[in-house]
Amino acid sequence: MPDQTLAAQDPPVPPPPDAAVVVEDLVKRFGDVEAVRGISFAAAPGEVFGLLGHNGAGKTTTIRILTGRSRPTSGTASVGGHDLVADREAARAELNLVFEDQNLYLRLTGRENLALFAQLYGAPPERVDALLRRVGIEHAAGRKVKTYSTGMKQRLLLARALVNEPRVLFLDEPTRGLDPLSARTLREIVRDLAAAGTAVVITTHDMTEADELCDRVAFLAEGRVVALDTPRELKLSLAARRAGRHARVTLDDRSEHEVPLDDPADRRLTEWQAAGRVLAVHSDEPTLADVFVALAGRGLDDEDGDDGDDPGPDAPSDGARKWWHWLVWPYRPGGRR
Ligand SMILES: Nc1ncnc2c1ncn2[C@@H]1O[C@H](COP(=O)(O)OP(=O)(O)OP(=O)(O)O)[C@@H](O)[C@H]1O
Repeated sequence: MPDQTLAAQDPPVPPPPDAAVVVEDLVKRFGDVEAVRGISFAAAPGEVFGLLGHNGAGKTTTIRILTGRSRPTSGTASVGGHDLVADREAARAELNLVFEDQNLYLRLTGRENLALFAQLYGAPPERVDALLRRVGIEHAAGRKVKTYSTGMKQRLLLARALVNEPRVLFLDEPTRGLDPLSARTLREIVRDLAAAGTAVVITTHDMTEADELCDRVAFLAEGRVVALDTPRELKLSLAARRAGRHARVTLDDRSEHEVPLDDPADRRLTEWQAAGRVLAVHSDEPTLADVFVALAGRGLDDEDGDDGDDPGPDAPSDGARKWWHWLVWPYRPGGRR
């Protein structure tokens, strides 16, 4: 169990009135399995919000509830101000999603696929070509989807999810299986959508992607939010708790030196700077993957957790214990980077 003396924290900040997504004390049980154990967070319009965690952490269950595909056991969730249980159809009109299990009509063209969905949503037909342009596949609009690459299909799915101009877009592993260039293009489209005011909630296993794309991330472990903040703040919080921080300094003679950052008596960096000798300084700032390991006790690549016990959120590793609870924070206003 968590050390409750460390769990003392300020009360959660209430979500802002204009929040695009609000989740409060959400619980989902499947028989004996408690997939989601009382999570809370809010996402603002124009924010890219990441849900991160190991397989089985509860991400998909949360997103299924938030997209009206599953009912919570208890707690509340709303999208665009509409409760997903009491006001499900109104909530669903405000959202759309790109999920792994979604299919396209392979024998139809890209344009025909979109036109079908536009019709379903009652969207004006001219939106179809606008969306094809927006995701950059207008050149292939007249081709059958079965001739599309994985990246093109993913862009078409994204276009399809935009036919109802959703206020909130849910993306499950949006760049899985894409080459680096396609992944980058997709991330750019997502950022543009957010810049135009759409709230985007993504799940990903890719910590570099989460760092690059998300304004804030929530780490889920065993159905609980164990940390929630901007990637930058999460990394800096871990850095501040690490002993033996140092910078690697490269000088004009190509020599490299490790300079401790916690030792005021070490004046070398200042002296090298004064002498104009510094070519480069690299810090050892932790990555988001480091944060994940510190929180979960193991990395994402180590799915079977065979590097030792997986302590999970109830029993953070000793290294993580000092700061683990410190980061648990359901909502942080003005958290944008
Ligand atoms: N329909 C279901 N019936 C029983 N248990 C379920 C069901 N759906 C999910 N679970 C369980 O709930 C827990 C959370 O699953 P969930 O799919 O939400 O995790 P996840 O974080 O999305 O994992 P992944 O990264 O593998 O998609 C798991 O233990 C899973 O086995």
